[in-house]
Amino acid sequence: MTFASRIAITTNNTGENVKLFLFYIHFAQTFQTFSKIMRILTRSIKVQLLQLNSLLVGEVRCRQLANLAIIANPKQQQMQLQVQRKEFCHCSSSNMVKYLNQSEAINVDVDLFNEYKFSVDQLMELAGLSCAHAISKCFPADRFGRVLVCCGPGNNGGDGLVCARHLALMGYKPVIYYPKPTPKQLYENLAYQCQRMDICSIAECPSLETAGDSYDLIVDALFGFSFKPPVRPDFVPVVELLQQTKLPIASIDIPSGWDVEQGKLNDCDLEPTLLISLTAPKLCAKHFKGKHHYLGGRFVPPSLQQKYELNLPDYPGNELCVEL
Ligand SMILES: NC(=O)C1=CN([C@@H]2O[C@H](COP(=O)(O)OP(=O)(O)OC[C@H]3O[C@@H](n4cnc5c(N)ncnc54)[C@H](OP(=O)(O)O)[C@@H]3O)[C@@H](O)[C@H]2O)[C@@H](O)CC1
Ligand SMILES: [K+]
Repeated sequence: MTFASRIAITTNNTGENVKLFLFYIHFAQTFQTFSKIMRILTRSIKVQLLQLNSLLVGEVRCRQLANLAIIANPKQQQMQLQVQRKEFCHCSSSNMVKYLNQSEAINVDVDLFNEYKFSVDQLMELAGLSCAHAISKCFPADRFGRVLVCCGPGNNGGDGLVCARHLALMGYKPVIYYPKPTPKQLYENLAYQCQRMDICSIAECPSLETAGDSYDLIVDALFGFSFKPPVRPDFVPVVELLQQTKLPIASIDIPSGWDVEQGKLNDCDLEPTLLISLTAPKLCAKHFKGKHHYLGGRFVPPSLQQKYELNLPDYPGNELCVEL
């Protein structure tokens, strides 16, 4: 089957509904397939497509000027779409979203707790749940069912425990490695909940070989935005596992071991396949080169978003995460 198309999308203003015109020269796929592709490409904006013979007309809500052109053929289809999606996101949502430095991330956190009276449990549950959702979008349970969830001693580790519980509810078989359990009620409760759901916990960090044989995916919930390098001795084995493994890694908020602002500190530092930024991406996420970057933690009140000019992208519908 031939697949050759040329599509041009132009939107012309900031904030209003505008017309979207898609022209295609030759398109041998079905209209349904084409619509599906366009929905994937434009998932950060609201778009409805109609077919008018060889002209597609859509109504789009977009917050800023965006241009997109695609030329695809059957062999390059996947690659082209991926590239184009990133470019499109670049000129729409991720261009606008603010990347926080470490002190801004900490201040947003403090405001959520002190000004807005959220409890840690509330936000951690939503954060961990959004991570499980992002993981299920990128790594389906039927192919990535065996998940090693590595949890650190702070709130990032707490997100990991919540995420493990929700992954189990979604049909995954998570196993927790939690080398330094935090002696606080919140963490003890989270660990207990996992135990009561028959989620196994391992005491020893698996070797590279054992991990490769036993798991399909690793969730990195070791350190978040309060990490201060270098990694202390207790966590060196697990950080080395993450650096050396060939398994895909889903990092929660920050790839563990990275500087929160500078990104990778050493060439050997881990390269996650999926990064789930929580609340708003941190500066290190600008250096993320993996396949999927999601934003989760859909709990930031609009007034707080405005205070820090977060410029968060719209979450689609009732989704808990959005791809950046
Ligand atoms: N509002 C939000 O956005 C929300 C944020 N949430 C989540 O919270 C995360 C931030 O959590 P956090 O502040 O508890 O710190 P985090 O980064 O997990 O680690 C600190 C721990 O690691 C330790 N540690 C530090 N450096 C180390 C080293 N070199 N080597 C070894 N250990 C080291 C440090 O030890 P300490 O220095 O205190 O002895 C402490 O125990 C954030 O990224 C997000 O995931 C959500 O849950 C809810 C909403
Ligand atoms: K992490």
